[in-house]
Amino acid sequence: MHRPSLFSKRQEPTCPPCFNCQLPTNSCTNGGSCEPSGTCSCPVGWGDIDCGSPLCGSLYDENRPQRQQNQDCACDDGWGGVNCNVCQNDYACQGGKGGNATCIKSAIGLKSMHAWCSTTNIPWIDNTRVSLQCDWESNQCIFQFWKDQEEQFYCEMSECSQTILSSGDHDVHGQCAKSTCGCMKDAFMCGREVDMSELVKNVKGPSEWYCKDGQDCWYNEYSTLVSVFPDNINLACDVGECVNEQDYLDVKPVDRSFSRYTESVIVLAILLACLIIYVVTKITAKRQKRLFGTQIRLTDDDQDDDDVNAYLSDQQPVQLTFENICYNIGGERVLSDVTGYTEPGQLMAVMGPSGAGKSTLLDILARKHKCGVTSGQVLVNGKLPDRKQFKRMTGYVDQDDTLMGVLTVRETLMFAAMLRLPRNMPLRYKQRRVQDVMKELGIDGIADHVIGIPGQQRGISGGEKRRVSIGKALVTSPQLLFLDEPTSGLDAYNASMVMSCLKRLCRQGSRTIIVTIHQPRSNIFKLFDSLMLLASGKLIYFGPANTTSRYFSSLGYSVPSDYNIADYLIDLTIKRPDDMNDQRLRRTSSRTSSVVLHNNPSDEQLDDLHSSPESSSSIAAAEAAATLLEGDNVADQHEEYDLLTEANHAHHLFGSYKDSALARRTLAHVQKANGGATRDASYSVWVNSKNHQSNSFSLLQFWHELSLLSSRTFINLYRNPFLFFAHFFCSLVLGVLLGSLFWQVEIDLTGVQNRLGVLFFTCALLGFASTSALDMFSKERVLFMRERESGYYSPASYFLAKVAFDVFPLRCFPPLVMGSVMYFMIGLNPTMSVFLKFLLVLVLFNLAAAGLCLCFACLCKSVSVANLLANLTMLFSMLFGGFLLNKEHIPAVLSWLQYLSFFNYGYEALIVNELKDITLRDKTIADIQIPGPIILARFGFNGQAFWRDVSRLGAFVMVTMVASFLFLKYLVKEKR
Ligand SMILES: Nc1ncnc2c1ncn2[C@@H]1O[C@H](COP(=O)(O)OP(=O)(O)OP(=O)(O)O)[C@@H](O)[C@H]1O
Repeated sequence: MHRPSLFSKRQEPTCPPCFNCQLPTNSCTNGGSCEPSGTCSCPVGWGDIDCGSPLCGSLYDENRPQRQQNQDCACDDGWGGVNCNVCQNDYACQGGKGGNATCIKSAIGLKSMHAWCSTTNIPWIDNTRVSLQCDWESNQCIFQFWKDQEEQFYCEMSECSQTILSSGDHDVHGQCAKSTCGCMKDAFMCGREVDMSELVKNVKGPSEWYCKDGQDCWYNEYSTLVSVFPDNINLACDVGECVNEQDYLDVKPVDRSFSRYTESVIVLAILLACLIIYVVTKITAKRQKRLFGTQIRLTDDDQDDDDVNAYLSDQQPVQLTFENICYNIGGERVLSDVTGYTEPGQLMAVMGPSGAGKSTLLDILARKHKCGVTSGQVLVNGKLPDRKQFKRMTGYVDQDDTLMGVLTVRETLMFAAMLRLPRNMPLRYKQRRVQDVMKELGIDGIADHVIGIPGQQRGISGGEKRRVSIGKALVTSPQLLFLDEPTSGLDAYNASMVMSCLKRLCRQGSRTIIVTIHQPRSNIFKLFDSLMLLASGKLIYFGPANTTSRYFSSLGYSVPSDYNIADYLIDLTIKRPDDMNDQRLRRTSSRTSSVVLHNNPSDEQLDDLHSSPESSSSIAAAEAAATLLEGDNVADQHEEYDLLTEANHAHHLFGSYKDSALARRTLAHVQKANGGATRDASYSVWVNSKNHQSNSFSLLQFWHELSLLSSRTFINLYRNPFLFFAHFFCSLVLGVLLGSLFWQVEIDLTGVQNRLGVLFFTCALLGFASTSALDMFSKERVLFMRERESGYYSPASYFLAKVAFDVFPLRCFPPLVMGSVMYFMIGLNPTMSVFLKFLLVLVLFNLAAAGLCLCFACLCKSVSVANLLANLTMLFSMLFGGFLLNKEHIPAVLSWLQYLSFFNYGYEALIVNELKDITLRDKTIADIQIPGPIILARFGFNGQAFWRDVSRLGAFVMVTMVASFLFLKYLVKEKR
């Protein structure tokens, strides 16, 4: 097979005596080079002694005839152009390049490209044409300018390069840094009619051309010719190049970049996406402001109140009774036989030292899920409502506030109202209810203040936060409210503000409120209607708060006049006061103790004691109790008091209360109130309201919750832009950093190493950056558990909202930014489809990593454990990615592990996408050419696996999301 070279030496047996190219008067034209013998070595397709005449026939002819003077060449079949160098079909090529050769008619030159073009915008000279040929192994091109059949001038161009533009690979942009031109002797434009020889001599370059589909082209030269052809020389071309498989393997892939058009489309798409995000955010924010942030004008219109109350079905006063409550955990008894009750309109305080069991009791009364074993009976108005009914009629405020820091006070309460009030209740009524609650709690003045994030954003004070938490529980107007340590962490002023507020709520709405409190100030103590004093899980007092002092005095523990009674009581539960050694007190103690032990009060006296503050005055009750306790029934002296020590002091207090008439009376009252109590689940005082949804799944309710939670998550996202911008800027910076480090990689051995490296590093970066999802969820974990427990929403609606407005934006946007920036800078395969597939894999990969982290976040209570597990899983996944460990090296028995690795799918997809269509060429040691599929196979990747990997990555995302949801639903539950 004869393979002509562009610069093959033409056999010229003898040098005509009249021509010697070594002489200054003679020279080789059309790119011919002068041999030491004085003959010219002509480019392929050129002949004559000075290479000034085209050769005819065909490119692969052994002996090509020279063209006849001023006549066109008669080309062989399948060939065209001024010197028959331009192939017309595959068949023409096969004679010279083998059976599977093809004729490429686009202007993309693999090795040597030939063109024959007519000018289309030089009207002042008739019938002008241009012939062009390029040798891409030496990066040189030559063109000739023709008028009719006569060559006018030629230019030799060097340091040429070409770039394939856009998809389809049919548009080429070429440029050559240098040019030298020569005029043909006595040609029409070189002196015979027009003299352009001086101008032609001055041509130096650079020059540039562009060809679309190998047909519509233009050319210009910028040092000289541009002054004659300011609008470029437009050309209609016929281009051709014969190539076979070996040529494809041999070539050094051309530098390729996106066309300006494609780049503009990408930039426009990015700008459009930003604009859409901005507009959607603005519109949503406006809508949310209208929905959640609107201040409505409160009227004194009773009708309005009635309308609101019609939707608030839980309006009946509540009496709560509890009997023999015991609680054991880990073999230890935390509560023993606690019995008590509270009436509508009463504020009951549960007091005791730390660890006494106050919170445990409150949790049991509020029917929270407990880890230990509970026994006893808690009834509401003598009946036992089911859990959901109970949740609807009660409110629970935790010791610590779990509020969303980015929301305002009004928004927080509006969200609670929207989620907890009946769906069919008109928005205006909900807004009115929120306004009422804020007014009740005295926080209407700070309605539009942001709650604040500790350490990040200053917000409202601790006392105000506590009142907002109470407000959240109050929006449904529950008649029974539980508060765990509502004053803890508050200063004296804020503490009494909160407690006065609770007292007002009791009085105004006949609500029943139970609070646990550690050591209240005396002004707060005075607000309590009834008091329960616990020590080591046992009752040492339950009765009216204002008779406490008399009760303990009767036991011999008089509260010193300069002492806060609450402090004294707490001290008393811990140790015997020093003044108990005083004989006088001991005597009193003995005397009163015997009263407690032996006195049998009349029922009338007890009725007075236990009546509600609403029905009789507390003072009357106090007096009745005092009479009862100080009755002059003098009993025998008890020697046991002489034995009173620290150890049996507590026992003495329990025993005293247990045996007291007060305890008997309480029990009698509870049993009377529970008369006929049943565990009938058909409890119906509050629940058969038309406004409350049934227990069954409702699509409308789900949608309602989903839209509200999405709104809240969305607000959280755009009001907390730090997180979003941190992701955005990190991606941008990392993209630029990677782009700079791997700037314009080659396609040699080093280039392939760099491509493998940068894609692996990108995967690792995205994988480990996704661990921020762990922290994001753990922050909301408590809020979710509490709101779920309080019946705000279902786990499904929370999860979907979280995924749609938290996981997706934060996991899709950053890889798109980073990927786009680094792709251009690194010079990865610039085919549009390859670029888009690259972005698709990055996004899916990042979602897979986030899904995995979400699984661990839902599975583990501790962020550190979740972090450890996520990082270890990530590292092992990485090992099976194919970069650190060749897949073929993995022992068969362990090879299944790679199917669990999302790195395996993500990295393989990226590598296949990048290398499949590229041929590596390295000349460092020898001229090595390795096609992309072979490189992939050597590294253990499957060149056909792109879409398979993408679908597996998608499946991995789905599986991790579903698993996360199941963990959330079944494991992330409040258990105390
Ligand atoms: N889930 C549990 N696991 C182990 N111990 C528990 C659990 N719940 C309660 N306890 C134990 O029960 C006792 C009472 O706890 P509780 O929190 O009710 O006390 P408290 O009176 O509210 O204390 P504080 O005022 O300090 O909050 C404590 O000794 C506590 O360790």
